[in-house]
Amino acid sequence: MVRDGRLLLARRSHPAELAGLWELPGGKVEPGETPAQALRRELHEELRVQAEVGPRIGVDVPLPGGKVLRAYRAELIAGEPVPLVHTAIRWVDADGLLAAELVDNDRAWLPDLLALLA
Ligand SMILES: Nc1nc2c([nH]c(=O)n2[C@H]2C[C@H](O)[C@@H](COP(=O)(O)OP(=O)(O)OP(=O)(O)O)O2)c(=O)[nH]1
Repeated sequence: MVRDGRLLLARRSHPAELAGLWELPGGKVEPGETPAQALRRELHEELRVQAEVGPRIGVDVPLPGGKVLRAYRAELIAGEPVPLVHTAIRWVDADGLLAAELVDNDRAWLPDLLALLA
């Protein structure tokens, strides 16, 4: 999710091997939802914000078990994010993103995320 040329990163609280690493807020698509609906719901559940979901970003990242991770550009429309399920959030510019310790699965998106912030 972006606002004013910055990207929101959220720090995972669990599981132990990912705790402390940074990810893009989001979550799983539930039955009957489109990916955009799921992302809007997750951003509200996790951060209490309203967001507008735009185009896909980057490649699909396959996860063990057959699911795939897919990223979308979302724009913060209303609300000030509060980390309800993460241990912290922060807005980063390109330098901040490059310096962040991301979860491994998100690293493939780095060039695409940097392009968003350029
Ligand atoms: N939301 C999100 N999940 C990611 C990212 N990168 C990444 O590997 N994942 C993984 C972690 C989870 O296995 C899966 C979806 O995460 P989630 O937030 O819906 O679920 P979770 O694992 O935190 O919680 P649970 O309901 O499975 O216990 O994708 C990312 O950038 N954002």
